[in-house]
This record gives sequence, C-alpha cells and structure tokens, in this order.
Amino acid sequence: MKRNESPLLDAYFVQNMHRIFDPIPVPIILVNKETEIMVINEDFAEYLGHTRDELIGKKVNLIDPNTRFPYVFKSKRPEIAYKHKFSNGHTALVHRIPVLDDDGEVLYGFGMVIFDDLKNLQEVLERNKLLEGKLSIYQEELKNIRGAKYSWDTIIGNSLVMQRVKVMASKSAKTDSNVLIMGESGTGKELFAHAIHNDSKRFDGPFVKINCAAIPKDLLESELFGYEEGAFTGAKKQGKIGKFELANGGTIFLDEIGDMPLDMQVKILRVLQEREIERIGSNKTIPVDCRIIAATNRNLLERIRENEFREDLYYRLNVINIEVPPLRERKEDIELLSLKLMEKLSNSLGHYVSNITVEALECLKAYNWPGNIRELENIIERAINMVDNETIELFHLPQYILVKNQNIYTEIPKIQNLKEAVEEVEKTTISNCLIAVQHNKLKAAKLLGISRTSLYEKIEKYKLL
Ligand SMILES: Nc1ncnc2c1ncn2[C@@H]1O[C@H](COP(=O)(O)OP(=O)(O)OP(=O)(O)O)[C@@H](O)[C@H]1O
Repeated sequence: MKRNESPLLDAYFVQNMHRIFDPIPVPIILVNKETEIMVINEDFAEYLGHTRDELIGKKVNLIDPNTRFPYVFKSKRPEIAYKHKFSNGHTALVHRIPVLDDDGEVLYGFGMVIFDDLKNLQEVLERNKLLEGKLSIYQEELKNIRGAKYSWDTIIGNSLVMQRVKVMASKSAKTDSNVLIMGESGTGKELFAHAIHNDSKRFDGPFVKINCAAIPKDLLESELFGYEEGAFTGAKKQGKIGKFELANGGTIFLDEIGDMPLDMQVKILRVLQEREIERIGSNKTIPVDCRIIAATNRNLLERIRENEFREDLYYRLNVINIEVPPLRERKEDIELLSLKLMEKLSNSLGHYVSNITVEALECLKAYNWPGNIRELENIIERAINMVDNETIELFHLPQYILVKNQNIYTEIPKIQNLKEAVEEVEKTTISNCLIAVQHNKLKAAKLLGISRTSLYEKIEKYKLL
C-alpha cells in the first residue's frame, strides 16, 4: 500500500485486521496518522462503551479526549505501560506505539490496554510482593534447616593432628567422592561434614542429615527413600519425599552409619551404585545427584568381622577416610577450645565469663575426656552457670573431674595461708552441696551439719547465690 492511500478506504484490509485483533483478549486499537480509528477490536469497543461501527473512522479524541496519540506521533517514541484515564472513568495501563515508515514518518498509531483496572493491578502487585516476601522467608528458613551451618573456622583446634585432619578434609571438599568420617562420639564429625559441604561445589545445594541410629528401623527406609501416596497404613495421604531426594544437588550426611541395619545397608549400597532411588510403594526410579558423607563412632572393620556391616558398603563409602582424633590425643587444643566455648556459651547464656584459672585449665588437661568436645562443652556451660565473676575456677568444675585429677594438686602445689585454704574448701563444699540438692537450703544445711542461719551467712559471704 502506498503511503498516501487512505487505509480507511480499504475495507478488505480493515476486515482482515479485525480478524486478527478480535480473538486477542485485550483491548487493541489502530489509528491512522490523522488519529482516526481504523481498527479496534470488540474488547476495546466494549470497554469504551460503544459498538465498533460507532467508532470506526472517528477521530480518537472525540471518543477519548485524554488520548495521547497526537503527542506520540510528535515524539515518535512509544509510551510503554503508561497510566491512562479514559473518559468513561477507567484508569488503565496502556501501550501507545507509533508505527513509522522507512523514512521515519508516522503511518499508524497502535494502542493496547495491558491492565484495564489499576485497582486490581495494585492488588495483584501487593499479593505478588507478599508472596515474594513469604517465599524469601521460607527460602531462608529452608536454607537454615537444610543448609550446612559450620565451616572450617568453626572447627577449633590448632594441634598438629587437627591441622592434618583439616588439610585432608579440605582436600576432600574439592572432590565429589564419598567420604567416611570416623572418630569417637563428640569429636566433631558432624562439624567436618558441614564444613566439607560448605567448601564444596555443592555449597549452594542442600545439606541433609539423617541419624541412622536415632530413627527406628521400620521408619528408616521411608525417611531415606520417601513413599508414594497410600504406600502403607499410617502413611501420609500425599506421600512423602525422602532424604535422598531432598539432598538432590547437595550432600546427604549419613550419621552413625555403623548402626544401620543390614537390610538397609543393601539398599544404600544400591543407591551408591545406581545413583537412583525408588520411593516405597512405587517402582518408578528417580535419579538422585547427591554427595555422600557418612560418619561413625564404631569400628567398622570389627563390625564387618561380626557380620554386622557389609564389606562392599564399607569400601564404597571409604573412598576418602577422615579420622577425627579424640580430645585426649590433642590436649594442646583444650585451652583454645575452652576459651572459644566460653565465648560462645557466654553469649547464649547471657552471662559473660572470659577467664579460666591455670589450675582449672590444668585440671581440664589432665582429664581423659571420654565424651570429647561435647563433654567439654557441657562442663564449660555448667561452670559458667556457677561463676559469679568472669573467671572459671577449680571449684566450678564437677567433682568427678577433680577426683580423677587429684594428682594435679600435688603436682602443682599452691601455697596459701590456712584461713584462705579453709575458706576455699568451705566454699567448694557448700557450692557442691547446693548443686547436689538443687539449692534446697534446708536439705543443704542438714547435709553440711550446720544451722540454716549459718548456711545463709556463708552463702552470702562466698556469694554462692
Ligand atoms: N573442633 C571443634 N570446635 C568447636 N566445637 C566443636 C569441635 N568439635 C566438636 N565441637 C562441638 O562438640 C559437639 C559435638 O560435635 P559433633 O556433633 O560434631 O560430634 P560427633 O563426632 O558428630 O558426635 P556423635 O558421634 O555423637 O554424633 C557439638 O556441639 C560441636 O559444636
């Protein structure tokens, strides 16, 4: 069509344009350069409260005095998502687009209502904002629940053995091989698993932990693999996603793997080999892409000899072996650990304790720590609760540690005058007694063989409240 030819005269063109515009479910209009309405779809005509025949050929400003087509033709720039108030009172979001020829001259104006009621749009936007807000809260929560909490910095210990273990563990973080972490209970195996995940290429994915010893045998399979709707009596109606699926893209930490029942060991082995699972009650296989870190405080070779652990599973898991040493083999770490734990626990208990006496520290170092760092944590927490000022002293430590370390009193003799020494014994005895009877003063006075008044006086004197 030539530029000067009026398209209004071309009924065939208009008819065809209506064929295109009418099925489009948003109001659309095409005006010529004189701003006369050439094409308008049924939706728009209805929106303006007219029939299409009433509108075709009319100057658009007669129908809508607020029209901005003249400005758009002048600027030759499209107006995208502009707010527009129509003469019928509707406020909408509209596009106004000038159609230019090869010389940049205006041919037509194309208009379109993209949102016909701004009040609704506001609601949609607010709902969307609310949903986005909620989503980010849940994503954050999920990250906290499923993410790994600890990094190398949170693993305290500078002893040579710990440095070696950390180097080994950080190397393992750079691979995707299975890792088996061994060590006594409370040595920090879980901390290592978190740190490896956090330092691996999967750090952004989930870190999913399952304690194989804590979950009843019958539930372990459904926890690990999930189940389909109605898979067994008592199953949740909508089914359940298992830990392996949850860990997809991340790491699954199989804690206490040495206590896993033999029948489950077979199933785990299959997942390690096939990298796929089947939910209970389904025979559909689901591929899973997760790294496996297992931990145990058991001697797995012994368990294999006792036919309690599968040898093939052991070798599958034990690609990288990390042995976390017990605390008694790294006593050099006790001071740093105690100070850091004091800092951490003071914060959570809201009672600031920052020092420990040499005697108390020596006593901690002389103990053999069967419960490892978990036990040290408990003892520090207990002491913080007993301390009046900012220093943990010998008598803040539990009796069983003091008894086991009686030799340290002879090894490090402390010269005191007799009055001070008697007072120290008195203070410790009363303090221990009060803890033993949970601060029941009547009971304590009876056990100590003194009057209640005298007990109150001594409590005050030694600030034992
Ligand atoms: N090196 C460390 N630095 C700081 N805290 C530690 C360290 N090792 C262990 N802990 C703390 O000791 C406690 C026990 O650690 P963790 O649960 O990792 O031990 P575990 O070896 O996995 O024990 P279990 O075999 O009983 O599961 C945790 O509270 C942990 O924060």
